[in-house]
Amino acid sequence: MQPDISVKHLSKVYGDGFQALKDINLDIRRGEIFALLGPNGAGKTTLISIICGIVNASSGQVTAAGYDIVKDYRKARETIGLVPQELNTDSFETVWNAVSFSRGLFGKAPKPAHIEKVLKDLSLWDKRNNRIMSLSGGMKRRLMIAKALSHEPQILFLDEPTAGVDVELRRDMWEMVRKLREHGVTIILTTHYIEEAEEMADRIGVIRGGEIILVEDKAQLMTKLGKKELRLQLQHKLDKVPGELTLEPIELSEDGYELIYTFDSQREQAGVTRLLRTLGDLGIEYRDLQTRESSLEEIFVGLVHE
Ligand SMILES: Nc1ncnc2c1ncn2[C@@H]1O[C@H](COP(=O)(O)OP(=O)(O)OP(=O)(O)O)[C@@H](O)[C@H]1O
Repeated sequence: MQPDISVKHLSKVYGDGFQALKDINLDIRRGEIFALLGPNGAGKTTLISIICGIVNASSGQVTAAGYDIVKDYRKARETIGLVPQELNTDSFETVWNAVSFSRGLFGKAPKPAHIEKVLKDLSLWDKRNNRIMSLSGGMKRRLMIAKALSHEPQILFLDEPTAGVDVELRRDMWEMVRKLREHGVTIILTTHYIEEAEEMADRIGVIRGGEIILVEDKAQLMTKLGKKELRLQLQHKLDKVPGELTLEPIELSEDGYELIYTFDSQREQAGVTRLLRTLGDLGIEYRDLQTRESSLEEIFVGLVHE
């Protein structure tokens, strides 16, 4: 299947000579949720802005739903909805008018039934006649999404969709994004909340210093790079890790009451069996044990600081 977005050999050098993107190659599949992660200044906004036609590329090629974003700009842009970080609409306007106007900007004929559906899906229907300035922060966020969906785009970009949003609204937004995906919309989101990517994404791309350093299925990323940790709470205090165990990646907690063994998720658990057997041989008793997998956040921090 043809990807919904195809980025080939894309580079961007800003006017001051700064190279923000270096030979980016990336395919986004139709109907997936793709999370683009990267530290501040990595180039996420630059990449999204180029795909959305807001910033010009220095070299390379991008297509959206098969349309070249330069040669077929209008058609490409029509397939894309962009939810920016901040709302820029006349605050005296009503919700209904703001969303209808957004649709008009794409030269699409009015379709009140669609606007009604979008507003209802986003729980903004009751507020349709309210002026924007009377909306709460969370409602304004939803309005930005409604505006982006007004022209029925196939692809939706969400730039930091839940920055500064409370936990409840964040959950609501995740639910809503999932619903959009169920309806076949391709979703690309940038986020600083790794938890958000872990919760939502089908695939994850990591960008650092203007380069894509990794693109992977989330589940595979978690098993490939993830580590597991086994913690054993000991009956009796130890002063140091017993000599028989020093070849293993094992540590003793500061209070001497816990042994912490770290191993690759991918590898079989032979090490755990060996460890437990050795402890038995040494007569070291434990009260309890827990295992824990590393979160995407830990994996991510490891990646960007390599
Ligand atoms: N108009 C510009 N002129 C010169 N340099 C720019 C311009 N816009 C962005 N940059 C630089 O390009 C790099 C990438 O910026 P970009 O905004 O794409 O990063 P980002 O990954 O979106 O960061 P953040 O997470 O902080 O939003 C940064 O070093 C930034 O200073």
